[in-house]
Amino acid sequence: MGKFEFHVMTNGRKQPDEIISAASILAPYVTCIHIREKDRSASEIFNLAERLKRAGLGREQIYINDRVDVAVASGAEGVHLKGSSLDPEIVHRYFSGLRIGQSVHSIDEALYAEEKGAHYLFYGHVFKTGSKKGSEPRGLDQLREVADAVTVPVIAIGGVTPSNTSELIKAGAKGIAVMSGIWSATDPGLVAKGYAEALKKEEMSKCPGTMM
Ligand SMILES: Cc1ncc(COP(=O)(O)OP(=O)(O)O)c(N)n1
Ligand SMILES: Cc1nc(C(=O)O)sc1CCOP(=O)(O)O
Ligand SMILES: [Mg+2]
Repeated sequence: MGKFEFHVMTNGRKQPDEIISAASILAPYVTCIHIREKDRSASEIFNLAERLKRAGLGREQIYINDRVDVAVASGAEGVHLKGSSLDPEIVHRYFSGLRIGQSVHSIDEALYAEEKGAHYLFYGHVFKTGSKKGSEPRGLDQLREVADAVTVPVIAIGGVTPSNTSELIKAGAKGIAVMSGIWSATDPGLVAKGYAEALKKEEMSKCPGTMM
């Protein structure tokens, strides 16, 4: 896997069969897939994680949104915490072994999450996106300020496309997180390849001597 992370989140609108068949195609290109299914039960999310493993994803490629219990039970690599989730400090203390991600929307939230043990942050939404209607995007300058303020990797989220990926990395993001860019595509595999290539290009421009 490359220097920059590529996270894909499910959007709560696909049937399990669709998620599984797309995920097996996405697997070679992505760092991980987040099961972000707010309306599904714990057992449904657990079953999805089991099916992702059977479809060929490594445990290190499976992240569970919010449900720390399901993340532990399924052997997922990570749990991604949103604003209303358990505090990262609690997750750190009682569920050691998980990689802990936290969504943040300001420098103060970022500093707090880092101090309390988050291993990486999502910062957004950086660009305008239909997935977060009704609130203004935070933009590249604020992304840069957050990335400069913490030592943990900051992953940019919100309106990320293959063509704006370069700007996000140049602003200090250590990766990207994508929802509609993948799930609205007629060919999610082809689009995922485009994101992965955009990240690889940034990696090569930072380390020009490195072999692909
Ligand atoms: C300022 C602000 N607060 C909360 C949210 C909700 O988002 P989040 O906690 O990231 O959870 P998701 O619904 O996005 O999974 C927000 N977007 N902005
Ligand atoms: C789920 C989510 N959280 C955000 C945040 O800023 O916390 S932005 C976002 C939506 C990302 O979707 P898309 O790739 O379709 O823009
Ligand atoms: Mg969010």
